[in-house]
Amino acid sequence: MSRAPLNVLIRRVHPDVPLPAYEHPGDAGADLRTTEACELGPGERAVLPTGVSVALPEGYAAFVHPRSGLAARCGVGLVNAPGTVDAGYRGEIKVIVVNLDPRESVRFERFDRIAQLVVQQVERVRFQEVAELPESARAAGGFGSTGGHAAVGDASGQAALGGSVGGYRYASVVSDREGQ
Ligand SMILES: O=c1ccn([C@H]2C[C@H](O)[C@@H](COP(=O)(O)OP(=O)(O)OP(=O)(O)O)O2)c(=O)[nH]1
Ligand SMILES: [Mg+2]
Repeated sequence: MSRAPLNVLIRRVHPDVPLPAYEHPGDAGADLRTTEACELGPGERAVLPTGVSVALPEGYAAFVHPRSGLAARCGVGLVNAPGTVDAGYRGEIKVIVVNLDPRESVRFERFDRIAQLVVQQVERVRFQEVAELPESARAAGGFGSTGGHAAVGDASGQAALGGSVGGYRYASVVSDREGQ
């Protein structure tokens, strides 16, 4: 037997915007629409209004996720993915879209579905400070410590360990280890 859906109060900020909706039974995200048309050149971003605000119950949050089809077809992502909508937020939900395609512009028309909203229960924790944390199998092994990542090509086209993403250079974990 399926649980009754959680009731979430929603207010239309734009009178004509269709409310967020799940497209299929079992979908985790309800699609959000932009109330403003917008064109983004390569690398450009914009903060788009969705025309709705919500009052989530205490203990819940909503997360603004990208739509995979837009990402795969047009290179559209969300700068802050996933955006976090706090239970206490009553303002209009906004979507920070970015066109990651290096060549093509992308255009959104009014009421296009640009993102999806996933509502989840969230824990509020009490941070209890300690001098030592309990041991674990992973311990302090961080980014890439389990290996298996592809080599990154350098500017000359040769495979190099380490690389750079968006100007942020990172060193290879493998060579870090070898140097120890
Ligand atoms: O994609 C998003 C992310 C956030 N918000 C709204 C709801 C959220 O409750 C509020 C604040 O978001 P966040 O805490 O991520 O931003 P901040 O930069 O930390 O702002 P603040 O200092 O107001 O917390 O902005 C959106 O409308 N869309
Ligand atoms: Mg914040």
